[in-house]
Amino acid sequence: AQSSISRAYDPSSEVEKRQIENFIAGAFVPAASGKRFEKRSPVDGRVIASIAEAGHAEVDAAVGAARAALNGEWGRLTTDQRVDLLHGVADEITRRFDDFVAAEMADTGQPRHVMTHAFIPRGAANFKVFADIIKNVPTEAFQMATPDGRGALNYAIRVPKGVIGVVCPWNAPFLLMTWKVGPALACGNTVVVKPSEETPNTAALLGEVMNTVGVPKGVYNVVHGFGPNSAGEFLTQHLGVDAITFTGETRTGAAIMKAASEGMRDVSFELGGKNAGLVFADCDFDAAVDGIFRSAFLNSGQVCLGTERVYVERPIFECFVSALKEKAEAVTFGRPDDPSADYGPLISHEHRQKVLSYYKKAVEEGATVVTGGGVPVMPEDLAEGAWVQPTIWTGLPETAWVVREEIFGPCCHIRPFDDEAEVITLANATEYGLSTTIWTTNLSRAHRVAARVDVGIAWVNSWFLRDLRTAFGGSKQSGIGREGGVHSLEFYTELRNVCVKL
Ligand SMILES: NC(=O)c1ccc[n+]([C@@H]2O[C@H](COP(=O)([O-])OP(=O)(O)OC[C@H]3O[C@@H](n4cnc5c(N)ncnc54)[C@H](O)[C@@H]3O)[C@@H](O)[C@H]2O)c1
Ligand SMILES: N/C(=C/C=C/C=O)C(=O)O
Repeated sequence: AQSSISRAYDPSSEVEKRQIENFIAGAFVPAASGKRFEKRSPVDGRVIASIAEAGHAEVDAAVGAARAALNGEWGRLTTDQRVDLLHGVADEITRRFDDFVAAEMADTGQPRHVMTHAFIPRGAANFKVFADIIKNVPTEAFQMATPDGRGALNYAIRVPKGVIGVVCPWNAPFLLMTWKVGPALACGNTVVVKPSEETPNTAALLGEVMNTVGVPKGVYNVVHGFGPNSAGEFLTQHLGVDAITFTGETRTGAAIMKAASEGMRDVSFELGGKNAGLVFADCDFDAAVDGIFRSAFLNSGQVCLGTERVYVERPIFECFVSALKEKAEAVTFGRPDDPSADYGPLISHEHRQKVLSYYKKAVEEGATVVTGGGVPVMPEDLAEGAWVQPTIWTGLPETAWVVREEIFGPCCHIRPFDDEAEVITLANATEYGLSTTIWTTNLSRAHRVAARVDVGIAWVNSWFLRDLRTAFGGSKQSGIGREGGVHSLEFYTELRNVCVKL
């Protein structure tokens, strides 16, 4: 039988729109103010959920519940006991995999294959990998000589940072939220999560999982709402929050950093990008076309690690543009659950307006529109969705808006280059530094170029291939800090050195 979640999002169902409440101290609670906001389906514009908008009272209660859990049962658990609970969370996410897929498809409108192959499996993985890391990573110790000859022993212990504020974006909601909550809880912290107003569902569903598994109440809390003058700002300004981890736009990061400076709270930021794809003439051509297609158009281009600037070595430029055009024009728009469809809408009409404004700007700046540039003709029942065409431009200078600004849609600009030094200069000419994808069969060149592109993550003959033990984060205006593997421990714990005179 369909679960309540998937029934709620089955377009044919008569189920009333879902009521989504805040999750505080293990209970689903509305806002005391009675304030609520609506979530519309990106696919057809239907109202599919009514969400409680947390005010100061709810944020205060959530931070208080997190503190109480730290000082209570959760804070007293051994590492092994915590690890067992987190593996239990991962197993319950896996057991309810279809519910998480249904919830995220409803929120984002993205096709089932994007959920089942790219995003939802990472939910369980993000808990498992950090549960195992915290259990197996040693800390340091030093023996030191002392004048009296008896020496001293120094050793480090890791202690949780405390209550962590987790502020999340809408593009891969469950993946990105659990990418923070997993290590935070593994390290013994408690969390208050503020999901994006566009994608509240999977964060609420994880609350059900926490209760089912028996994670102590108050360890995991969720407050819904917006940014400025709403739950996001109330959370980051709350001095009961010991550190803030944020994923979102660079300018939002700047606002949160200002809030974090009150009380000198640490921040971990994963921000915007304007990532370059570098395609050399000696690449595996078909693999490069597939790789750049995925990196430019997966999730309707709403991936921070995605490629919006493509540089192709001149000898293969024309045939590469043609091959990418062919793939972009072969997508089939439709509902997430429609097996004949493989392409979804943008997250909202507001975001579509932003993307279409860049489509218009590109033409004003003289771009050649190789394909796309507008809105696809959709059947009547989907006409109210936030659909846009995958778009490819050529012919613009590097100073053009669409070559410089993060658009966060299914679009990219392609230009030719003539040598390695030129393309590295082109790739680095941006204030961002998140990721790059390099396509070449020349091994020496692959290593040489990857080391010179100023980003946090460089993929060679691949894209979005993720080993969760590796350092993840952006350079320049794409982020502050690194998470992933042991690097997450540096943010989610404080290292305390103990020096013992022998
Ligand atoms: N570097 C990465 O790993 C990564 C991953 C995914 C997305 N992103 C970036 O996220 C952006 C898209 O996501 P988005 O549109 O949700 O970003 P956004 O910055 O608009 O919002 C992100 C979150 O911050 C909240 N928020 C907004 N203003 C706030 C404020 N003043 N105080 C506290 N919270 C506030 C929002 O409600 C939302 O929950 C893109 O720029 C993308 O590059 C980066
Ligand atoms: N932090 C990560 C980013 C994913 C971005 C997807 O849009 C990850 O893969 O861990």
